[in-house]
Amino acid sequence: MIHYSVRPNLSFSFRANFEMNRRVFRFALANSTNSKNRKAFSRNASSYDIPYNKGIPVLGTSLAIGAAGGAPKLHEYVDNRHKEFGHVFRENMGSVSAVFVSNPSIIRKIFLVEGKYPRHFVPKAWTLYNELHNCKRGLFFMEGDEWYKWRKLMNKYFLSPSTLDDLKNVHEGIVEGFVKRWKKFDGREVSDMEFEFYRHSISFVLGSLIGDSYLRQADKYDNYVTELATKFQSVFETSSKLNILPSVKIVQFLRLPLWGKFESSVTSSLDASKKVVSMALEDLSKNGLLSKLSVNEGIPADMISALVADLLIAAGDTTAFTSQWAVYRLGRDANIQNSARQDSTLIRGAVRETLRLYPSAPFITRILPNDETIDGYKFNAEELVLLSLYTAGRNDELYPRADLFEPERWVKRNSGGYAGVTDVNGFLPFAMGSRSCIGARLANIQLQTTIRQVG
Ligand code: HEM
Repeated sequence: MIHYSVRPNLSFSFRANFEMNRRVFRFALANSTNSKNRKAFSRNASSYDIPYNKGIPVLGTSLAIGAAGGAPKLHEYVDNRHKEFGHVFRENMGSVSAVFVSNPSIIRKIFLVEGKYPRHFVPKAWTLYNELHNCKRGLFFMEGDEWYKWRKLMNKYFLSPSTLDDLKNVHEGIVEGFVKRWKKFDGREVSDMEFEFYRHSISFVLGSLIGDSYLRQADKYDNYVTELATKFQSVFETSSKLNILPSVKIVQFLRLPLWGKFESSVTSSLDASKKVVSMALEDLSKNGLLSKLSVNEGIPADMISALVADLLIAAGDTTAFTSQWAVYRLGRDANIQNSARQDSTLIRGAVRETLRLYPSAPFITRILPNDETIDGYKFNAEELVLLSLYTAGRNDELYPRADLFEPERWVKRNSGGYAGVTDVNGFLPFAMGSRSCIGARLANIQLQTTIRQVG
């Protein structure tokens, strides 16, 4: 048994990293909000004006957001606005206006009207980088037919339980390696837990891509995994600072150091991942996902490189932060930890509780193709909609005693539903529909296998 000696490298302000879509904002969850005073959901809907938090001319509410702690605290700021205005409100944040939604039924309905080619918000710094470097990127950055084509092809493997089952030994082996490394810390503080989990997440995806032969060559890839983790971290640090500025374009135009740092960190991340992909293509095993893409589907190497780079980037921080939170929460409560050790359904429950309370994507964005009226609220075509998963996850009406970490609430009742969840509709940590997370199954396998073995 390993004793969790958890002291996050950011003291108690543990971070979960996210963007307006996935990773623009870093946020501290130290003083998580309670869920009292939330507005009730039930309404006699016919047609409603969405409450509008207009703010002041030109700047909108950007000063208020800044005063509340800025982007790193946006989830808390928005949570408070939901308490004030209800579960749907529109806000003019200065450079962008958006509708925020925390009602689980409306959240689901938004996904149902997102169209064949769902569109999401891509942070400006990334689009600018891609334009300036004429850079081919992976799924997250694609749109329309191009996105649809590659996504459909990758779904076949990434979302197939039997394909992922074939990787069971690889997954177990990677987690064993991680635990062995972790054991060196037994009884001592883990000096940079975030980085350890980051490495683990990258290694997990790389192993899934390569298959069996990854385990035999883990040492060969070890330094590359460390290199990728370091570089990806630097990308997120610089991009999160850039993406909260009113104009990334001006920062780039003036060649300010922050842009230079971001640009060089993205370039070196993409170069490093290209290098790893070309090595991986030489080491393919039949059960690896890369062999399916390259051999079965005949995808050319440059496209594989673009797709894989973004898989690695997408996997790194999301799963790392979730693991960190899960281990921290389990480490805080010996009773929960002991129960989970004896009952694998509680491990799944612990993962769900972590994703509910600390969603690494606290907002999911959609840009709807058409005007829509949903539960009486009018949403405009082309307007940015932000689905507030953080707020939905902490609502007492959906999760009694929402602020408590209770893995057993996810135990299935014989009569249907879950023991401690009133409405599961708002639980969408990986989004929903055709543009939901392609790594969701892999992430769940990694999180559950890791927690089981670490505990
Ligand atoms: C706890 C872990 C994770 C969480 C919470 C998470 C969450 C999400 C969410 C919410 C989206 C949808 C974004 C949108 O609709 O705009 C997404 C997309 C995506 N995720 Fe994940 N993710 C996780 C792990 C992973 C992993 C392990 C991978 C890679 C193996 C991955 C790869 C991707 C990619 C490539 C997309 C873009 C898909 C597309 O646009 O079609 N994610 N993720």
